[in-house]
Amino acid sequence: MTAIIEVAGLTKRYGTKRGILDVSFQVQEGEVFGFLGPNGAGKTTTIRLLMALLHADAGTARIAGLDVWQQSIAIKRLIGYLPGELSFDPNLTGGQILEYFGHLRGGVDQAYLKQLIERLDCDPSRKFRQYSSGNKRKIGIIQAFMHRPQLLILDEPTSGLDPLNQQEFERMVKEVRADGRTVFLSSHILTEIEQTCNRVAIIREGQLVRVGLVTELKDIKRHELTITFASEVPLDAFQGLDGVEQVELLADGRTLHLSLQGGADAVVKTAAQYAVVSLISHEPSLEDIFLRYYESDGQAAKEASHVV
Ligand SMILES: Nc1ncnc2c1ncn2[C@@H]1O[C@H](COP(=O)(O)OP(=O)(O)OP(=O)(O)O)[C@@H](O)[C@H]1O
Repeated sequence: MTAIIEVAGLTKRYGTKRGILDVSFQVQEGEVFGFLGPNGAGKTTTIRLLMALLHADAGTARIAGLDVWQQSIAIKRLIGYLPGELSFDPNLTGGQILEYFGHLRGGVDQAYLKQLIERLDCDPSRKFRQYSSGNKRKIGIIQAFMHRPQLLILDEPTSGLDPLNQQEFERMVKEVRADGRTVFLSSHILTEIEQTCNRVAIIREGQLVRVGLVTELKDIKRHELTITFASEVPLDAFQGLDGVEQVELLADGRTLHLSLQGGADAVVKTAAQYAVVSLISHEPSLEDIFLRYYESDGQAAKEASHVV
């Protein structure tokens, strides 16, 4: 395998404020690589450095063997880029924006473009300023995919998309991977990275804390279950079950709130012994997940051994 992105010791400060510090990782050709981190962790800063929209204070970044700053024009020919914040001309229609980018790049397969517009259920006849934030995002996604670039760099691509469009986006990413092309995408949602990516780098407070396979994320994965029963249930039936980190009985005496690490099998089987009215599962924010994961020592050191 060949590395298509090589980042070494990349550092960027905003005056005295930290942006990113000594970030190093490699993305191999053909991977779907996730860049996961809570708000303000440094994802956009890293991506803007890759795109030569910012200049690094220290370190190097190369794409397809080319220096991102020195050879940024040659690199842009290889890339489809979705910025975190879109700034297209608000008076152009979605269709005109896509036509503009099509001319800029040349060689866009019009049938593929039409297919992308249909798949994301996008109306290209409306002015950009009239689109909802989700529809603006779709135009951004289509312009990044439409010329079938060798490398897609996508900053929080699914933020604002509804679940059906998120699924369609995941299918589009899978097709890119099946084509042997590469995707680098940022997100602050763990499950999204799990569903889309094969490898992940986790960034926290400007520093990488882990790079590894998505299948190795089990130890940090958390989710929460709220189970309402038809009548009161004994709290101690759920305490100490496999995977249960915390369990709380709400004031009504028949609703349990559980924090789980790993699988929900033991909880679901125990709950099934009582009459269940409803069961709601949700993923805590990455901030909450990290808070719990690091609460024992408060240090990123715990992760250092995972960085490869
Ligand atoms: N132009 C800027 N001037 C000063 N500080 C900045 C600037 N841009 C980013 N920062 C700071 O750099 C740090 C990293 O921000 P960055 O936008 O890269 O994070 P992020 O992981 O992309 O977050 P989000 O998910 O919220 O977009 C933050 O502390 C942020 O406040």
